[in-house]
Amino acid sequence: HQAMAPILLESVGNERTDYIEHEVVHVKNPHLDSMEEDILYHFNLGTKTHNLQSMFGDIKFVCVGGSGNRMKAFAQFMHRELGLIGDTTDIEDICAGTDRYSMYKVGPVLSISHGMGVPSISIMLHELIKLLYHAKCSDVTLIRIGTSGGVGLEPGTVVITDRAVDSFFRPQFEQVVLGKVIVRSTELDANLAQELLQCATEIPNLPTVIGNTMCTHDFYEGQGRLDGALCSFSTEEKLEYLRKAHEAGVRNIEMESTVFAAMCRICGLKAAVVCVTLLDRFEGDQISTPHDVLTEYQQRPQCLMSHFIKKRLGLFD
Ligand SMILES: O=P(O)(O)O[C@@H]1C[C@H](O)[C@@H](CO)O1
Ligand SMILES: O=c1cc[nH]c(=O)[nH]1
Repeated sequence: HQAMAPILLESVGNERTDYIEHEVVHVKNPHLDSMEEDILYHFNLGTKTHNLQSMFGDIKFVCVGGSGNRMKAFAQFMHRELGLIGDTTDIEDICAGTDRYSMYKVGPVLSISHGMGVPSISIMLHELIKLLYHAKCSDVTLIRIGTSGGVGLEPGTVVITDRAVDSFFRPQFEQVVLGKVIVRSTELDANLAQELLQCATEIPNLPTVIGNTMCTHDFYEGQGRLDGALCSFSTEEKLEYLRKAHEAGVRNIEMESTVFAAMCRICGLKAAVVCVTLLDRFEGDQISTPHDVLTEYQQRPQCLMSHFIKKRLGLFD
């Protein structure tokens, strides 16, 4: 499927054994240290204009999701759940100076939007990881809370990603760098996934499974949909692909998990992907569920996150 043979570059930061003990955030870029200033352009933040350590040094949980409004609602929800003082309407968008991403901080929780698809989340992650590095953060857990299409699951089921796989069901992310394909592992933290699954069992009415998540570069043809402006395959071919995906352990499809998993892994961030399914792709392609039901579905990963964070902070003791 590709013109160039992929190469696995262990020498440019795919090894992670050197920082496991300390769990500090790493950047894998020797050029950064010689820069006098680092401007996080899409966040409208910088190392000279902002004291990143005092602004973000206490961050322990970073939750990311596609939409700015959802991540604002999540920040307000967490503010209430953590019993923080002040009004939720006062929570400000730290990235208000740019309209690329939205960012909200509530205690040790950072909530950020990443837009749709691999290029958008990848830009956000470069700047987020540098932000956490400049802020000298340690023991940070990063979780994507998103939406997805289910593969053989009841709509509304939450999927905690076991392996993030590409459109060929391979647990890897390919990035073209200087005209060469670099392949990076998308392994996620298995203990964190189990911890999240345990949390889900402690919340009523939160159907949750662990399964593989397929990350595609398109919502329509790329996910085998028959309802895009273009469609180059039959209904039977679509179902055959979904059956193969299901056999490979895929339980949901979204558009960010592979690059998210790959970048977090290399930079020493414990990471998980928790996405609710909006529909069962064996049953259809259009998302026709009423708005209020979709809103409730989107709150499910947020409820799981709140339970997980409160448990980690010892707030249930
Ligand atoms: O986190 P969200 O719900 O934005 O992620 C999924 C994957 C795509 O970005 C988008 C497609 O509707 O939803
Ligand atoms: O089917 C779906 C639903 C949400 N997000 C996706 O990427 N696909």
